[in-house]
Amino acid sequence: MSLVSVNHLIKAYKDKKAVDDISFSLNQGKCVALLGPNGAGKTTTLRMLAGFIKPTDGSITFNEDSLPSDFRKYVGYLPQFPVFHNWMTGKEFLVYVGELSHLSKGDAQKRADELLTLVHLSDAKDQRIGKYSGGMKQRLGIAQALIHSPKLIMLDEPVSSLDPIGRREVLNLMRELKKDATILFSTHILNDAEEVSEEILMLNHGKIVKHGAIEDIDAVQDTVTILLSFSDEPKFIEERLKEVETIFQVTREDHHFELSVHDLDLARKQIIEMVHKENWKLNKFEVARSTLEDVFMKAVQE
Ligand SMILES: Nc1ncnc2c1ncn2[C@@H]1O[C@H](COP(=O)(O)OP(=O)(O)OP(=O)(O)O)[C@@H](O)[C@H]1O
Repeated sequence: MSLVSVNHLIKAYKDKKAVDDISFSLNQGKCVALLGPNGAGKTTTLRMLAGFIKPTDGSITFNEDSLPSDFRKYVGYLPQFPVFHNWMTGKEFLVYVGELSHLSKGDAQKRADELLTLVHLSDAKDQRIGKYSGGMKQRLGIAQALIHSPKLIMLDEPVSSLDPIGRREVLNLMRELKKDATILFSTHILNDAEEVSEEILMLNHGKIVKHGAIEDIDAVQDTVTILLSFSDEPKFIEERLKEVETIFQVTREDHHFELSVHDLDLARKQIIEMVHKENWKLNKFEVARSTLEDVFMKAVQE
């Protein structure tokens, strides 16, 4: 079920469109990675969805609630560079944020304890935030974003600045959170997107250049690469492979071949039949799946 729909959203600064007519919807219970190079429009998109900045044009609809409603009740937001009061303890900070969200002191304390457990900071709740590691600070920032139990959690580059340990802590937490909420997080690190998200939304120059399920990424590529190697005379094999109509490109380095094909199933059948008929010694047959990086590079270069 769709949680939020974005229709023809535009944000212009003077004559530059930071976000240029984007439309998409987010389904409940999904973790979606907002990917794009620097300046692609990721932060601007998140800030519009969080209700911090007004779109120049277009609409955002949460369930049935359209602009100019206050979205903030639906969304939790962790900015790219969260600011903490380092002299406060983790718990004091969350109680303070809870009170800012109009919880009573008692409810804010209860909610702070729940969230500290959720983000695995209970043991450090009475430590000053200034003593927290980068990963702990990010987890506290995520707890802050969850204070009012939002349906959509938006995280702007939540792991980009962390060391491998902090990154692992935060990615694990995101994996837990997506059981109960929808997560939209921006990143320019493709591995992070592959690790925790089911869907990707790729932006470049303010426009959506790809949107889909991670497992469909191969399908959006219209060509597949097959890697072969043989022990037999390669020149002869190369000539024969070029005759196979499903193979539209053959490149060779010594005994190793790289074939580009459109129809993988048919190409595989034809190649295997030829190998069998010619009695070639096939040492390797590998289908090289396109990675998210391939798709990203192709999308941003188009
Ligand atoms: N307040 C502003 N005034 C003018 N231009 C802006 C403003 N905010 C963003 N921009 C411009 O809009 C474009 C998109 O910026 P945005 O911060 O959304 O990109 P991003 O994808 O989040 O990039 P990064 O990965 O570097 O954070 C950039 O060219 C940026 O310079």
